[in-house]
Amino acid sequence: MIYTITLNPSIDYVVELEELALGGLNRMKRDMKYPGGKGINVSRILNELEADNVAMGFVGGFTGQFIEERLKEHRMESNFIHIRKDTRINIKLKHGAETEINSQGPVIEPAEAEELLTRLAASLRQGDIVVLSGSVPPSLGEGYYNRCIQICKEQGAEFVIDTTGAALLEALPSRPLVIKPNHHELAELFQTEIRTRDELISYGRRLLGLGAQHVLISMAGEGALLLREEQVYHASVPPGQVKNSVGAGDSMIGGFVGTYARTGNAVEAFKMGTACGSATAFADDLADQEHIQQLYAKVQLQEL
Ligand SMILES: Nc1ncnc2c1ncn2[C@@H]1O[C@H](COP(=O)(O)OP(=O)(O)OP(=O)(O)O)[C@@H](O)[C@H]1O
Ligand SMILES: O=P(O)(O)OC[C@@]1(O)O[C@H](CO)[C@@H](O)[C@@H]1O
Repeated sequence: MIYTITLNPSIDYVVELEELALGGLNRMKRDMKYPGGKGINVSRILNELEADNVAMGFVGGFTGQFIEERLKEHRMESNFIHIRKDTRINIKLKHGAETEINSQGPVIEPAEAEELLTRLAASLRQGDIVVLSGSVPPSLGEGYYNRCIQICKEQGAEFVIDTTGAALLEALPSRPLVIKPNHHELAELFQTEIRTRDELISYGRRLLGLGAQHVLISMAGEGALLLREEQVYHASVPPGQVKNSVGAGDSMIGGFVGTYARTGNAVEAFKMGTACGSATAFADDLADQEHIQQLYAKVQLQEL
């Protein structure tokens, strides 16, 4: 089974404006609400790929209820801890450019925090995969992901972590199945500037050396790189009109994990991850099965 953990889910409130007048009254051209948060997005893609999964994390209040209802409508399995405070609302403003305004998220009480760890430990079996994705609400403290990873190790489960900075570096010795920094995050991680593909590969290799089993480096419209052991692959993205890049990275992780869990083939998983990322970038909401399959046939892989 695949479990996704979203410590800080959100309603993504997508607002489209013709133009943004700061300090003035703006009227929306269109607005949409989606269940969001990185792990939930991964689960939604897994669902499109018909990969069994359970979405876990914290939800609360009317906003949390909205998320649970939407997931039920998509016939998705979830096992959320219900918290006293309201799940956050994140604003995704589209006015030519995409501007994101994310909330810090609600306070999670200590008993609620412990309950998730207990449920995770009780659910996991040898060979399961746990995807840890997104920001950690400040009240949980910095070590919370480490406690989740510890539980995965104790139960013999693989884990994937999609986070940045120190939290990512700390997780590497525990051998994550895959990590997916984008090219900017990779440069930040090593506090450097990366100018060429060779430099990307060289810094990506360092992450393998530090413990990651697979490293995906996503490069938006430039496609992505997969590094594992001695091999490096590039995937080119098919042409299309970009509508929404929010969740493209999560879609890539969903595609990779869902396919890897089914086939054990990292190269095929990489191809599917790239197709899912691009299919989301070319859609208003996250990708759907039909578009993922269409793009999968068009992704070109090259061993470097
Ligand atoms: N403009 C684009 N055109 C085609 N494919 C795209 C585009 N943007 C993203 N993708 C696809 O999605 C994958 C992940 O995108 P990206 O590198 O933007 O990840 P990310 O920064 O983690 O995304 P985000 O944080 O916006 O979800 C890319 O490798 C590519 O396959
Ligand atoms: O604030 P975080 O947890 O870092 O990111 C949350 C978020 O921006 O990530 C998803 C897209 O990747 C959105 O659904 C959601 O709003």
